[in-house]
Amino acid sequence: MAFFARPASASAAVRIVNPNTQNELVQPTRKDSGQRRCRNVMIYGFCKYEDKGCVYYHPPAEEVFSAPLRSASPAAAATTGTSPISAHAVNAPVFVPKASSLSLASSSPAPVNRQSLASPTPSSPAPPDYHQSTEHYSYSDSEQVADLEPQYYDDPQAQYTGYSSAYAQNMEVPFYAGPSQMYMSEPLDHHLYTPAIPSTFISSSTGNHFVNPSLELRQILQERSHTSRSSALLGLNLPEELQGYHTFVPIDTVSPPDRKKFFNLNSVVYRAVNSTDGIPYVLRRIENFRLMQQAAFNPIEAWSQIRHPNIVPVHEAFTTRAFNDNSLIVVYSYYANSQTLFDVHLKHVSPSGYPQHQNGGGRITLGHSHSVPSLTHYGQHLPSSFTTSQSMRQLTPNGIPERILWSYIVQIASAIKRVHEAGLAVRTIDATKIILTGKNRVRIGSCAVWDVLTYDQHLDVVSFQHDDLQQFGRLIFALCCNNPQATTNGNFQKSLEIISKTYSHDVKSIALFLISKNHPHKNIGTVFEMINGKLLTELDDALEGMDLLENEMLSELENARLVRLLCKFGFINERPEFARDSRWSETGDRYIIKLFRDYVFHQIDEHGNPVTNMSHVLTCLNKLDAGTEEKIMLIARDDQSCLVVSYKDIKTCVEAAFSDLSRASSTR
Ligand SMILES: Nc1ncnc2c1ncn2[C@@H]1O[C@H](COP(=O)(O)OP(=O)(O)OP(=O)(O)O)[C@@H](O)[C@H]1O
Repeated sequence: MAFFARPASASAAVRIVNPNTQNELVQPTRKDSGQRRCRNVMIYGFCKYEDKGCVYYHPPAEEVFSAPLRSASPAAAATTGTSPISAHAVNAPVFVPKASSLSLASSSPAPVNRQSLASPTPSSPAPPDYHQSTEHYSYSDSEQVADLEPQYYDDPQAQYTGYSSAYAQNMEVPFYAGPSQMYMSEPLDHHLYTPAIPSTFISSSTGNHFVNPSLELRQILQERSHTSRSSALLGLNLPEELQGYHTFVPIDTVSPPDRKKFFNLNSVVYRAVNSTDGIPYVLRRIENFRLMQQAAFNPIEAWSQIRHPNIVPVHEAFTTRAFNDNSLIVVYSYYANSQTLFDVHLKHVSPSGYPQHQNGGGRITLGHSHSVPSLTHYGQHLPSSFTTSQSMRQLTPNGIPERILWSYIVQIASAIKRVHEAGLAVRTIDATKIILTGKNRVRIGSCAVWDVLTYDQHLDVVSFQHDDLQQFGRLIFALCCNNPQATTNGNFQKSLEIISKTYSHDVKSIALFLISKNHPHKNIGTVFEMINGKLLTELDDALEGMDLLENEMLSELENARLVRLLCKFGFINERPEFARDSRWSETGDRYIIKLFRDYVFHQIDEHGNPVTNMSHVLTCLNKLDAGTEEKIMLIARDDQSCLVVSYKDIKTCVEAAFSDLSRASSTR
């Protein structure tokens, strides 16, 4: 038989004490035990070990009875508990408080009510049996209240640091349980509530290279979720259902003469939900393209095997006439609110104020059908000149910061390596086809389309792989010079100058190596030899980002189970059909649920005002969900009776009531 005692230090470790060990009953663990009032005296008015070695202070009887029974704060409450609780309390009948030595001593005339007295309990109680009785719970040898660690006498908030700062803050608010009662908060067991990782364990508590600070991160995720559920404008004449996909929404809204192009073919990108798994996907439609042979889909099979953190996964492809033409559709994973590198780094703002593609033959993108995060969301603190006119920006050193550039280089190189090793070529290393899906996280998209489109041309993969590296080099030039045409139109020399002046020698070397033609050792392996000095930085930042994300997850871990529990409460509490059910009356076994609801949600302060202490609610619900042995005293609304029950018992009642309801609803 064991029970949990308050941790001896600020750590979350819980010491398990065997209450049957006589020695431990009297072993002090703190130097000042002699000055500390014996807990038994406070609870029972006397200590049976007073003359048998108990080292705590045993005040004279008059002092005991004149001690205040409650204070205005939880801290005081911890030292002025008033009600007797026995280990067998749960089996005991309803307790009707009588004038006891403690209540006599109370300075307040108000009766005992709604007290939270969470006493450690040594036993696993038998099922509750609640009958009216006036029996007083006496202290027996087996109860071992004196087993409480000396630390138990302390302010419950003072030592335990296992709460997240938000909750800790909340718990400092003075909490009143009732006119003559105090709310005493038990420390949470670590398996009930997981504290946030202290910031000292994380090198950056304000976000890192890959992860936004907590607040921003939550907002970004909310926005993504919102975008994923947004619907299309009416009148777009989109198919209702196509090959198992429904709810089509165009991702970019473009004016008709400025149709989006997949290089030289008209292309539209939709989001649609798959009926099988309910997940949104991206469907890239190549308009007016007639596929002549089924074998053209062979590359899709090869691409669908490729899983890499920097490649947008390819799922399937099909042809359709649902858009009143012959269209090719390739399906990809969907990353809500992602933006192309072109949009983030190279798109220029025209004097009219509309964003304008530079290399798209004057096409104008009017906007997104979904909300697009501001650029700072992904950590791109762009130079102010980003909003200046195109002519002013020609070949000016407004490229991206070198740290971000290296991050892109490493990620894209890693993706290329994976594809080349699979015997394929990417063929879409282009700022308009690489999407930014998170803070400094890039993914190469639109893979496989070229392979399907040119299936019958039997082209040489090695030369395409060589092209990939050259495209990669051009992309680096474009990003450094903030100009998509940095390597064409006679801009090359000027661009090189800009890179030499603005970036490190390593950037210049890799850019020149990639863009070079006919280099004898030009392959992705050599690229990695050149950039291996940068890999560790990426790895460190990625791992740090993982720590941050895990930390974020921890703070949300309990949500689901609490919501489930609250739903159950909602189902079973105050049902009109239970009004005449004897099980819910004061003598019924379900009465406990009513009282518990009052205990959790309907506490009042000493002035009778409602107490809305969230941490009290969360603590209670977590303990209920875990079904701990810890006991609490539930007091009837008329203050005339109370029950001492464990969370385990309450959980049993809640489960039983809910399963009754579920059974009834399923047999209908
Ligand atoms: N897998 C994806 N998940 C979410 N959004 C995507 C995905 N792939 C592309 N997008 C978005 O779809 C939009 C259109 O993509 P597209 O590749 O057509 O870019 P583009 O800039 O219009 O290029 P182009 O000018 O060649 O048509 C872009 O805003 C892009 O962010």
